[in-house]
Amino acid sequence: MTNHQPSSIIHHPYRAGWIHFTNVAPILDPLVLPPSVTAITGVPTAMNEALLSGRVDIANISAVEFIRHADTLAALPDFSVAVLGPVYSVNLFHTRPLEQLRRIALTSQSAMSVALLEVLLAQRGLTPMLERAEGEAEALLASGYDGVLRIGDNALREWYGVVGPFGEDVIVPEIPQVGRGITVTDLAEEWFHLTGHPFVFAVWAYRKDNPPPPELLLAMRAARREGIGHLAEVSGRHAQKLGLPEDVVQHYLWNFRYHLEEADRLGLNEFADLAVPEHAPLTFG
Ligand SMILES: C=C(O[C@@H]1C=C(C(=O)O)C=C[C@H]1O)C(=O)O
Repeated sequence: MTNHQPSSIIHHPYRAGWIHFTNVAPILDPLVLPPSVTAITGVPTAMNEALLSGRVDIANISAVEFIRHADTLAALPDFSVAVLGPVYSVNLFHTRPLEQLRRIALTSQSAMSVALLEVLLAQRGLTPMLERAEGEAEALLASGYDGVLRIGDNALREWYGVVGPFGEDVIVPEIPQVGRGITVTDLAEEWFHLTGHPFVFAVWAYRKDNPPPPELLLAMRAARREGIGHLAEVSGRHAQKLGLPEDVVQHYLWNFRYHLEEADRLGLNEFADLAVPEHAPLTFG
């Protein structure tokens, strides 16, 4: 009697790499991964590298890395971390006017904000020294830098530490940008003043030959509906973690554009042409 075993097909899980900053909480907190998908988390530069080296199959990466690798990467057509105007968490902290800055400390966690800063400085014809250095903005400013670029949750906290505290009535229409001798320049707001368009910080990118399973997309869309529909709860949870007032975190979160709409793509393409002039056409699919 022959004993033919059915050949077992091994399905490798589809691997996601999430940058799990507070700004993606409305999508990632409620996300229930389908059984075919696994996920790791890390800072932007780590997740950029994980996607490019093939350690993960999809990641919400810095948009500039997507632009630089537009020949091999595609992005989900309806997911973004974007803003029209200020973002509050991509900040240049400085102690002199922008035109007089000599040494700016850059965080190694971020590819996107460094590229944006370079574009904004070039537009003004400014050429300060840019150096990698980690640490809190105020400590770096005290140690000889006159500008410090910070992103993400730390930047949000430090921004509030410099300009806060203020109440809900101050959040709109006008937020102070100076406190304790430090000016905070919001790079997304600078982009808005330059172009009048949204700025896209992150897209969900994957290698063109390895698109995500449809069930992941459906789960992400369901999660986003859930998260945006319960923004007060998401904000409350993260306000506690961050040690910030709930109204500040809620304002921070509702301000994001998560759907990569036409206006966002316009801003993304405009940035692509400025930051990576020889880039391949951007693919969304
Ligand atoms: C606006 C932000 O967005 C993030 C900033 C990124 C970057 O600087 O490379 C990458 C992903 C985004 O989610 C932020 O974290 O402050």
